[in-house]
Formats: sequence, C-alpha cells, structure tokens
Amino acid sequence: MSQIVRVALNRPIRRLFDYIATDEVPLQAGQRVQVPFGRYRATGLVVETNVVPPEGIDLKPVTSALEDWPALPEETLEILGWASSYYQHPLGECLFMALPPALRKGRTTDAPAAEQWWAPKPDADCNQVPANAHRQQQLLALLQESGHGLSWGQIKEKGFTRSQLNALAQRALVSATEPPESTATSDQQPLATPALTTAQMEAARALPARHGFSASLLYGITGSGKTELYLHYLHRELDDSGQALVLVPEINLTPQTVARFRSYLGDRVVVWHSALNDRQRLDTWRRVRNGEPVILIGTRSAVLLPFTNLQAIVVDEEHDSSYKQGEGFRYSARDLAVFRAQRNRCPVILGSATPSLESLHNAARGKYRQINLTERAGSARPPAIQLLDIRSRPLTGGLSRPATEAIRDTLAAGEQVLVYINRRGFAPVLMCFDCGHIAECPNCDTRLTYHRRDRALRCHHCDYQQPAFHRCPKCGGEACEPVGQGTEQTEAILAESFPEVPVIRIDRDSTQRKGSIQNILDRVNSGEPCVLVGTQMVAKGHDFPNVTLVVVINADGGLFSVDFRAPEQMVQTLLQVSGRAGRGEKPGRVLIQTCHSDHPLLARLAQGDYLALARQLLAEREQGALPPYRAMAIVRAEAPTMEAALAFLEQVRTALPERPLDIWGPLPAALARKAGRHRAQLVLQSESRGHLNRVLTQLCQHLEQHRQPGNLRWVVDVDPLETG
Ligand SMILES: Nc1ncnc2c1ncn2[C@@H]1O[C@H](COP(=O)(O)OP(=O)(O)OP(=O)(O)O)[C@@H](O)[C@H]1O
Ligand SMILES: [Zn+2]
Repeated sequence: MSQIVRVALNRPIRRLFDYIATDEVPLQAGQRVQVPFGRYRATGLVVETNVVPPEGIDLKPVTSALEDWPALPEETLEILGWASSYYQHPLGECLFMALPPALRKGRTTDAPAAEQWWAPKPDADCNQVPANAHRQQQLLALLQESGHGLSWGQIKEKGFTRSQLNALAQRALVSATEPPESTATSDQQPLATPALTTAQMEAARALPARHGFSASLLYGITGSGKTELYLHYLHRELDDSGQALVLVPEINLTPQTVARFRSYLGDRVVVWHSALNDRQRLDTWRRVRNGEPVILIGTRSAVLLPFTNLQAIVVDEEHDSSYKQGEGFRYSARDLAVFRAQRNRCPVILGSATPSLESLHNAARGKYRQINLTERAGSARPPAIQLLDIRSRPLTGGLSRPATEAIRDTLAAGEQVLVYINRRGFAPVLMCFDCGHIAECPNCDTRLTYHRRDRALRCHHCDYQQPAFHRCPKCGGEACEPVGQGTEQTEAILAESFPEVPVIRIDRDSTQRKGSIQNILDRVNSGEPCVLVGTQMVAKGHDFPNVTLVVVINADGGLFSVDFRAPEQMVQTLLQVSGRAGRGEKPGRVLIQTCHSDHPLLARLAQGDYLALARQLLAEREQGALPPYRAMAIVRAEAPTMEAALAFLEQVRTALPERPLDIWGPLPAALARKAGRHRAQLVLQSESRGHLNRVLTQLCQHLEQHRQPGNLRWVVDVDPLETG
C-alpha cells in the first residue's frame, strides 16, 4: 500500500493537492517535497500523511523529498494552520512564510540534516501490527523500551529497514519526534544580571515564572526601563536549552539594542529583520529549527519561525502598527505571539508605554495580567507637556515664535531638541495662487507632494512623479508656490535659524541606506547640541539622554479623522514622542502646537496620564460598538471602475447572512483611486469572533468557487488597523 500525502503549495489558492509518496522514506507532515504541478514542478510542504485517497482520481507521484526531516515542525504547522483560517489567507502561502527565501524554492539545505528521531505513539499497541509482521512488532517494542525514542541511525544499527519504519508510521503507531534535550553543559561565562531599580524589581517580581501559559501586559511609562526588565526576566527564566522570541518594531532593532542584549544574555542572542540577506536568513532559520537555545530578537515575521522549544516571548512596543502586516497574509504578530505562547504553554509579555486598547481591554477582562511600571529609571522624571495654541500666531516653517525661542534656549544650554512633524495631512503641495489649482496625481485620488530638494512632485501612493511647475497648467498663472509644511521645509528653516548646530533629519528617505540610521544615532548619542527633525520614525523607542525639548509641529491630524483608530494612534504617537524628552539627568519639556488646545483629548494628554486617556477612548469604542468590543473584518475590492468594485461588494453583501452581523457599505475607500484602480470596501462586525470567522470562511470558499472577472481583486482583512 503506498502512502498518499496532502501537499500545500506556495500559491494564492485555497486548496491542497494529493500525491502518492513512492519513496522508501515515509513522508512526514512538514516535509518539503518536489511535486509535479501542471506542466511544471513545484516545491510543496506536506501537511497531511496517510490521506484516504479520493475515488476515481489519478494521483501523481511525489517527485522527491527535499530533506528527510520536516522543515516545519508540528507546532509551526499548527500555529500557521490556525492563522490561515483566522486571517482567511491560503494555507500554502502562510506556511511558506515560515521558510527562509532560499527554501521557498526547490533549493536543498546544503548542511547536514538533523538526524530524525522516532517515537511510538502513546497508545500504540503491538496487537495493531499484523501477526506475521515480526520485524515491525520488534521495532515497535524496541521504540517503546527506549523511552524517548530513537534516531534513524540507531534504528538502522539494530538491523531494521526504512520500509519497516515506514509501515509503522503508516499505521500511525510511531511518529517523528524532536531529539531529546542535549545534556551537554554550556561553557559560557556567567553573565552579569542587570541591576534593577526598586520599581523595576517590583515589576520583575510580578512577572510570572516560566512554567505554563500566561500573558502579561507591562504598562511601563516612557523611559521606565522596560528593556532592562525584559533582560532580567529572560536571564532569570530561560534554561540552557530554551528558546526565546523578542519582537521589536523595525526601527528599534539597532546594533545598540543587540549589543545590550548580548552583554547580558551572551552569544545565544540572534537577530531577524528585513536587512538580512538570504544566506543570513537561512543560517538563523536553521539554528531556530534545529532547536539551538537562541534568544531571537526580530521584527514582525520572526513570529512565524519554526521554534522547537519556546520558553518565553516578549513583544516590545506592543501597540506598534508595524506588527500588523498590511498586505498579503494580513496577520498580527502580536496576536500570533499570544497564540503561540498558549500553544507552547509559556509566558508572553506585551510591553508598552501606550498599550493598545485591545490589550488594555484584555487586561480589564482578566485575560492578561497587568503590571505597571510608572517611574522612570535613574533620576529622570516624566516630561512637562504644554499645549501651545497657534490659532492666531504667525508660523515660520511650521514653528511659532514661542517654539523657536524654546529651541534657542535649549541649544544655548548645550542640550538637544527634537522636532516632530505629523505626516498625516501635512505634506506640502504645490498651489497656484491665481486660480487655486493644486497638483494632483493622475492615477490616485490624492495630491502630489512637493519635494523641495529636487523640486519634484511625487505621489506617495504610486510611482508617479513629475517636475514641479512654475506656470500653472490650468490658468497659465506664474504664482505657483509650495504650501503646507513637510520635513524638508522645516529642516531648511531650522538650519537657517540655528546655523551653529547640526540639523538632522530622520525619515524614510534619510534612513533608507544601510547603516545610515546608525550614523544618525551615533551623532545624537555623542550628546552635542543638535536639532532632530522627523516624522513617525523619531517617535519610536529611541533613548537620547540629552534631548530635553520636544516640539510637536501640529497635533491635530488625528482629531477629526474618519478612521475610528485615529484618536488612539494620535494619543500614542504624541505620548511616545513626548517620552523622548528628559530621559537623562536633565528634566524634559514638550511643546505641542495645536489649533484645538481646548479639545478634551489634548487637554487630558497634557496631563500625561495614558491610562486615563485610554479609559476614555475605550468608553467611546464601547458606545460606538467598535473593536475591541466587536470583532471586525473588512472585505476590500479593487477594480478598473468604481461601479464594478461596488457591484461586486453588493453581491458579497447579499451572500452574507443578515444576522447576527453588522454590515456597513459597500462604500468607496478613503483613497478611492490608487494607481489607477478603484477601491471600495464592506465592513463586517460581530459580537462573536467565532461567528465572524465562520461567516468569512464560507464567504471566501464561495468567492473562490465563483470566478470573478480577472481584473477584479478582493481580499479579506481580519482585525484591520486601517479602516479608511
Ligand atoms: N536599572 C537601571 N539602572 C540604570 N539605568 C537604567 C536602568 N533601567 C533603565 N535604565 C536606563 O534608562 C533609560 C530608559 O530605558 P529604556 O530605553 O529601556 O526605556 P523604555 O521603558 O524602553 O522606554 P520607551 O518606552 O520610552 O522606549 C535607558 O538609558 C536605560 O539604560
Ligand atoms: Zn498616485
């Protein structure tokens, strides 16, 4: 009897394919194989073995196994299987995300494979083996006596063959297993433990011991030393064979962070981020897969790696929106981290100075244990936040007079300044002062951004760009001027006003080159007076002890947005950026320029009490019946015309059960046209996550079976971050 296996391919299709395993080697779930697919050969992952063959279909044989061990262990298959059904993304594409790029194609792992171990199933019984199959009975007995199981090498030494093992595996009496924990003692030097402050010590005591699942929400104000606490915790809880995962937002994964981890936790600290090349990825992936006791610091996709012995997970800056993938497999690394901790029966710590409303809600419901760290480390005190109403003040480069004076005083005192520009809605545009014409993107419903440096107009949603014009294309007038301020303009004005100090811009453009962010950080860390100017990027996680003044150019971006998450994100960003001030010995001060200093949210913000703000925002969410009080998903459609996109979603709407489901739309998306495609969306909400999931599963199956016109694209976004 030959074995039938079910295989997932790295393709955007919601189905699996059956093949006959012809090899002597019994295939296991998680193994990489080559299979014929259409006229080509494809790399696949075995997801099920011993499949009962469907009737009347001729199955093709598996071409070859790429390794004789599973690239993805059982745990990883399970996690990604769950994620595939939760996020409604095809299983094959989800599973392939757990492989390094080099292994997604048919490349073989050139280093020697880990010896595969085999163990009897707990309920295996010799009577289940046919009486005439003596060698199989003897092999099963041998494995049962061995306690932990045996490696294939050991089995072979006793004179058994692959086909005997194969037969037992097909009867589901034995299965592949992890090798026993190595008993070799580590020859590493004992490492230092960080010396904690009293407040940190108390928080550390409240963090749970390693054994068993627990989720802790660490609310630690900016500069409270959450990193120190993570280090202490990992040092305390991990044993010599354990693996740990520390998730961080991309920008926080600097060589300094890694060095800090290494000095306390040693060589087992490894990294995973977008700048690694394929070779480095493969090496790190192998260490994780082989069960080496690594402490992996990584960005979003690190949560998908095939760990085999996870003992602890940390998610730093857990509120950060970069944890949610915005396209393709739209998973939340934070949420998967919690799920993974559950599956591994290990603790997960979610840390932030501005926790997400989701996590605070989970803490309030008793699902997470909340631990507060409300003092800054060392002699640092929380900064004083002051609102500066700019309604009738003249601005230069976006800066009011009091703000400019504060910058001057700070620099004169030998300290550093950070100027934060809210990206949303404040990009500069080119306007004709005769007719009011503003340059727009021909492909998107958006204005072109004016780039001063090379006098270019660029679209931030597609690749379109054109040179800035002097003569208005509409009225022919010659009074075309940039309006609104961007990073570049503010930078230029600052450089003009403070020629004696460096003005350093931190944004996507200035940090794209490899190592450039590090150069910038080194300059700032030298401590000499300077002005940092930037967007979102300067707000995140940096520790610049000599920054004593933070100026927020305009706080109003999130106040009146249609996106229900905008107020939360605004408050988080403003408190995070404020938290960059006064982290060293000198006290910090924050000036927030606004046209709405009487807005209750901003007034509260100035008091610096995030938990109070979050309570208010949560109350509003509850009243509006919005997440986290409801489960939400969005069906998005993209088509050559808006009519086609809306008509498709209308059809989706009618296919959905009426109740108990709240449905909004179909409506055009906030950016209704992007790169020439028209976009619309349908928002679904339910009180029950499970119910919403079932509805979506049916919907996706239905939509996949009914072919849509080739130029229409649809996706489902579960727990969406952006709803505009
Ligand atoms: N126990 C300690 N002893 C001395 N210094 C400490 C201690 N804990 C933290 N620090 C210092 O305090 C500063 C802030 O720590 P850290 O960057 O970990 O803060 P954080 O909680 O992550 O803040 P944020 O949320 O703002 O990023 C760092 O310079 C760190 O070295
Ligand atoms: Zn465009």
